[in-house]
Amino acid sequence: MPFYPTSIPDLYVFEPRVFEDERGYFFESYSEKAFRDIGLDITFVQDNQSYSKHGVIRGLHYQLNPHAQSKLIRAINGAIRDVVVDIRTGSATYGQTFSIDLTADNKKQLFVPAGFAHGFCVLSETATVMYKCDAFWNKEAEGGIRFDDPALNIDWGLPFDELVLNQKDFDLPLLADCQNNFVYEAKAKAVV
Ligand SMILES: Cc1cn([C@H]2C[C@H](O)[C@@H](COP(=O)(O)OP(=O)(O)O[C@H]3O[C@@H](C)C(=O)[C@@H](O)[C@H]3O)O2)c(=O)[nH]c1=O
Repeated sequence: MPFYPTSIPDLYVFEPRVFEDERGYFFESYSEKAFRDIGLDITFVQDNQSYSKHGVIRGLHYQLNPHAQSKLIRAINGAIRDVVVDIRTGSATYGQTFSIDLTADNKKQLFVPAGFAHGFCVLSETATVMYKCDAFWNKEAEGGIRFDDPALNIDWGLPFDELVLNQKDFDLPLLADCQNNFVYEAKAKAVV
């Protein structure tokens, strides 16, 4: 199962090998062995699924330690612009963002280690997103960063007037106003 490094250490794009035949296609959407093969010892404990309409942004969200989550994210219907921000204190790429379009067609997945804020925007009419997490949801540990933080300058892939957020996400602070909360260390190092 091919993992590709990104511009940010420990953040990987996963592109499964797809077997097509006259019936349709088959692919392994997750393999613990594939993670082990690149030296990542991750135990996923929670699977999430959300459905959203065009223009919806969910994010940017994180959980503070000891509840920080690594995530493996994919779209099983439609297309999303998936965005992460490195919030690992002391990281050489602290504050840097990485964006990728994950679609039901391209079947790409993003592996996001603990210590990142994560969000996505629905580019298609609707999208269903599935992601695995290696720590349980914990309401008290939740935090977030504003989608339009000028310091991040994120291109969500749609005109501003098409973006839809709930009040909770509109009220999130800028990265500079919450960074004192962050205490993260990479849980595992891959050897891709
Ligand atoms: C995230 C989460 C939410 N919930 C509940 C709380 C709330 O009543 C309802 C909707 O929650 P939210 O509004 O936080 O859902 P949402 O905005 O989709 O939150 C998610 O956004 C993406 C970008 C992530 O990366 C996730 O980690 C998560 O933060 O679901 C759970 O029961 N378990 C969970 O793991």
